[in-house]
Amino acid sequence: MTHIHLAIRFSKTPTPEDYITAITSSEHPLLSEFKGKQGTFLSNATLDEYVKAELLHDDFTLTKDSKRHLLSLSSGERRTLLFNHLLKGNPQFLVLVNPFDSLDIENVAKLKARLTLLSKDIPTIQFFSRTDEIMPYVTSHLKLGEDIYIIQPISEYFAQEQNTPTFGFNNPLPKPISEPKHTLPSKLIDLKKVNVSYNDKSILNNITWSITQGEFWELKGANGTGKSTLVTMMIGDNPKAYGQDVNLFGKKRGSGETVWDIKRNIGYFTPSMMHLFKGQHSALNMVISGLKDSIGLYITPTDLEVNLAKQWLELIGLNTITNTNYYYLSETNKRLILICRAMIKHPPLLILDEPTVGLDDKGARVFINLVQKIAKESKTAILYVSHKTEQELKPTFIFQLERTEAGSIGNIITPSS
Ligand SMILES: Nc1ncnc2c1ncn2[C@@H]1O[C@H](COP(=O)(O)OP(=O)(O)OP(=O)(O)O)[C@@H](O)[C@H]1O
Repeated sequence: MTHIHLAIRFSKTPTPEDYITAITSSEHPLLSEFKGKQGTFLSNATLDEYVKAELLHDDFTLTKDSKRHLLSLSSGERRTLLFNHLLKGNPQFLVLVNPFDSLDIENVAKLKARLTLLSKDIPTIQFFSRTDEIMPYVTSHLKLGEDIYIIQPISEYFAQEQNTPTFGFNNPLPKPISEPKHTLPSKLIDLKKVNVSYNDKSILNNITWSITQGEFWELKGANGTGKSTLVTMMIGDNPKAYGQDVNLFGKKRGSGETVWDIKRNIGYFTPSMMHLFKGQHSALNMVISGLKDSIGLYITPTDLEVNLAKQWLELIGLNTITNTNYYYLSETNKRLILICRAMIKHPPLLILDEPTVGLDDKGARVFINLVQKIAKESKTAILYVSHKTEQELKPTFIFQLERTEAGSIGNIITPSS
């Protein structure tokens, strides 16, 4: 029997759960395979529940065989354990919510192979943000129109998507209020023969890497090769940097500098920090707060600061919503604003950690275009960390972590443009 396999664009409202409730009670003939059936969710939310159960109730359902805590495992390992566990329950259909987020190429390939096999046995519903992640076996696209479901062949959906225009950035990048004082050395980050191990297991092996002012780097590597470990060393958050040849912005780590001495040189964005910004702040104030290094704005800004923030909002096409509450903006607009917030001071270094995870195609394209513009028009060095190959991203150098028995080694690649 051939099953129906649906793709649905991921959204926060209606949530995947809302969709599933509606689909399993729908009378639509194309959805009859789901009627009254029980599905199971492969999603980050499900994984979070198991992490919570481990931390709060010592419930080691997923990790009882691996003898390690879920949080100490790489994203790939966690996802595999969850998948194996869910399948033991013989679900009647499978719900996949952005199943490839944060997985490296090898783990994506493994999961795709398993899903393809499984699709022969049970129907699936895949919630996706990126069109190129829709599984080839998917037959139909479903979206919510006004009070009705619109189900179309997936080929029709792909054809529509190809014709979606992308927002372009026409204005030049706003300049900083004052030119940055160049008391910094040309090598902002300078690591020599850095080694890190956890519980006697070597993670980083003799890493030598420097990031010079204005350079554009991408940091790549499979799950668990030590990308986050390296980034936390650079932002002053990893005590493993002490006693090693780690120089950050001209100061050897452990020479009496504070974490703030390091952080004030860095603009940082990763999607997981978005939960920090829950207060009632306008879009404009969010951007201005980047000048004050605060979350939200608590002191009256000068006219110069307000004007500068408006220029940034104009750049990203949001000058009409300066007073709108940041909290209610779309995911893409929130991220663009956080980049403006990080960049308004033109920091020496901008670190973007998996920044497009959770964005849809259009949002990711706009985001990458903005990163490219910053690389071209500012003196800020960029470090972009990601698994996902973004076609439009054109770093000057790639630092590739390669796993070996003795920990990951680093190779520098210069992509041919
Ligand atoms: N505090 C810690 N204690 C024990 N092990 C750790 C700790 N932090 C990281 N590790 C281990 O170090 C290895 C590298 O982890 P890290 O998070 O740096 O990798 P990554 O390349 O960022 O992985 P991913 O792509 O999955 O996010 C992993 O095997 C991880 O389990």
